[in-house]
Amino acid sequence: MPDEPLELGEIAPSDHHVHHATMAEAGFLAIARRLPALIVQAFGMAWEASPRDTVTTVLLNLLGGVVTAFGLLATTGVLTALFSEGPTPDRVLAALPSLVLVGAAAVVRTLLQAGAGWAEARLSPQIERASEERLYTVTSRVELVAFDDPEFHNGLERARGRASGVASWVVSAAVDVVTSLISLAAAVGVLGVLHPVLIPLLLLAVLPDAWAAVRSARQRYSTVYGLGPARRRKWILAELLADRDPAAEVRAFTMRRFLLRVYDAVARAEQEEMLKLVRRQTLTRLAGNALGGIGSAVVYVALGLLLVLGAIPLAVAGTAVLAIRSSQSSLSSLMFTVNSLYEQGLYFTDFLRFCADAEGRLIPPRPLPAPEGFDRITADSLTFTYPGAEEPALRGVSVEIKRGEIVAFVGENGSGKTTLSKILAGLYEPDTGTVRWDATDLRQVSPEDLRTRTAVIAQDHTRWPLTARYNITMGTDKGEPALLSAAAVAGADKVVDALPHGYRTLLDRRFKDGHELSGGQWQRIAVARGFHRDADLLICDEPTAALDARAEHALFERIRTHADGRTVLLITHRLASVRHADRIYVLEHGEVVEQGDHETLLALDGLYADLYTLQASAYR
Ligand SMILES: Nc1ncnc2c1ncn2[C@@H]1O[C@H](COP(=O)(O)OP(=O)(O)OP(=O)(O)O)[C@@H](O)[C@H]1O
Repeated sequence: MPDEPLELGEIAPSDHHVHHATMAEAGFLAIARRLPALIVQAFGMAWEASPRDTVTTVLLNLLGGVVTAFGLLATTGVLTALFSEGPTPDRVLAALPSLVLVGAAAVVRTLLQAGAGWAEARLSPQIERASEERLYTVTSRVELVAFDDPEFHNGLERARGRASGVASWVVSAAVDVVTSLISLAAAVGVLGVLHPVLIPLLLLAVLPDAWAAVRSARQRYSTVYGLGPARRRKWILAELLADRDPAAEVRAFTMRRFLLRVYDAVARAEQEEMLKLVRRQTLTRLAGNALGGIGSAVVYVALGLLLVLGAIPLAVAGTAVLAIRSSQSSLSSLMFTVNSLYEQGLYFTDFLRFCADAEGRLIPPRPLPAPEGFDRITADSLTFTYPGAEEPALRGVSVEIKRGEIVAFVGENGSGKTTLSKILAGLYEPDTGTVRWDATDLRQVSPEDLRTRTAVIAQDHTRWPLTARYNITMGTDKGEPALLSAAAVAGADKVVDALPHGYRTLLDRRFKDGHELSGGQWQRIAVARGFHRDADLLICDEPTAALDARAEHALFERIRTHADGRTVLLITHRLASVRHADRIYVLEHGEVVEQGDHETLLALDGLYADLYTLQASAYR
């Protein structure tokens, strides 16, 4: 059966796409204006990574330029001696000192270039490390709510995708731009010294090349710009074909052939565009070279005329030819690197902007230390709206938790239970309203400090690619008894016993000797983690969703016996398990609609009674 035509559809423009658009539209002046700031930022970053290698790179490149100019001027001496009157051996002898200088300049320049290259190559990994460190230090410290803000996410994805590569790339492009400028300045300076009229002649010789370089770079940008969505689609498909998570579904739905077809169609479209680009670029280069040839011919004719008119001696004309050639190559590489620097600079600016934005989202220092413990936690009139959300998740919620109590939050999906518990754990700040531990308003307390006093068994817990031990202790060392007792409470001890290396088993199949757990086994580990923390307030958000009946029963029994004296905040849909809670808050659409113990709420005959009766009837 013939394959149906594929519907590839369109996808939203990526930042890649947007930057190429900016690049394709940017005029040369816009680029030139942006360049100094970019170079300064790039060197700032390099300086942070390694002042020594930065200074070495810049200094050696500068010296290289000076030596180049010196070598060119010494060439005049050689040519003057060679073109003077007299027998050839005498002329060669007379040229020798200048020749030695030219040779020495060439050797020194090579050494300087090698030194500069070495320093620059050393800079690269240091900048990569520094920029990654900067990014991840700041992202791990921003307020949690930032991760619910789509703006922050977009910025983070952009910065993350290119954080390490782009900074070192921009620095190396900036170094190249500066180096080409120095070489160009050296050649122009030499020409000015030889005869001022040679400078406009130089322009004639180098402009066609410069035009071709800029045009061919633009052609590349506009092609890649057009290919943005296709490339993104290809990357996504590549992920689906080669990643672990979708691997099972790709096979279960026998999607391999279909995905490969889509991949191939996108890749072919891309290949065709790239081939067209190669043709256009070749034509442009050809035109540039032809025009450059004409320009050079005009220059040589002009030099000939200057010679005939006696305006410059033959030796000067010879040096001028060399200087013009050297300027041509410096200018071509300058044009190329300026274009790339500008484009990469857009990504680099994204990175810097994101870091600045994230630094603005850090929580400013707070005056008070977290209270040692509490007799009563009171939350009063809390409201909270997620960034970008239209509806508030909490509207005027007040709750109270006393030390040693078990308090339960119940309610239908999306009623605000998790949000409320995260505010109580100091993970989110309420928009209005207060949370107090006894008399201490938590807005006065460092959230990081507060978090050490709370433990959260999260609904969407993380499966850390670490050993079983670290998955429970999270790097805190409280000794073996604490580890074993936390594991026992959660039933994680049985999970670990079955692992080949016990607590030392790595829980990630992607690595050698790594082991995978089932959903329920992971949940036991997550519960053990919460108990191991031994905090004043233990928040259990759906701790049993993936547990089997026996493990669930054991855990709730443990919680019912007040979890060894802890204060427990329990969020669950299993209403049979909250019957023994000291107080139950029933949430609906971000509001507390009922509160009291199980008996009181049943007597109310409201939402709780409804939900409870519904669940209980399933077991009759
Ligand atoms: N990160 C988020 N960004 C934006 N809105 C969110 C986010 N998390 C939750 N919400 C919204 O806030 C509301 C309350 O969600 P919350 O997770 O607190 O509910 P819940 O009662 O815990 O639900 P469930 O029983 O399904 O776990 C919901 O309308 C949800 O869509």
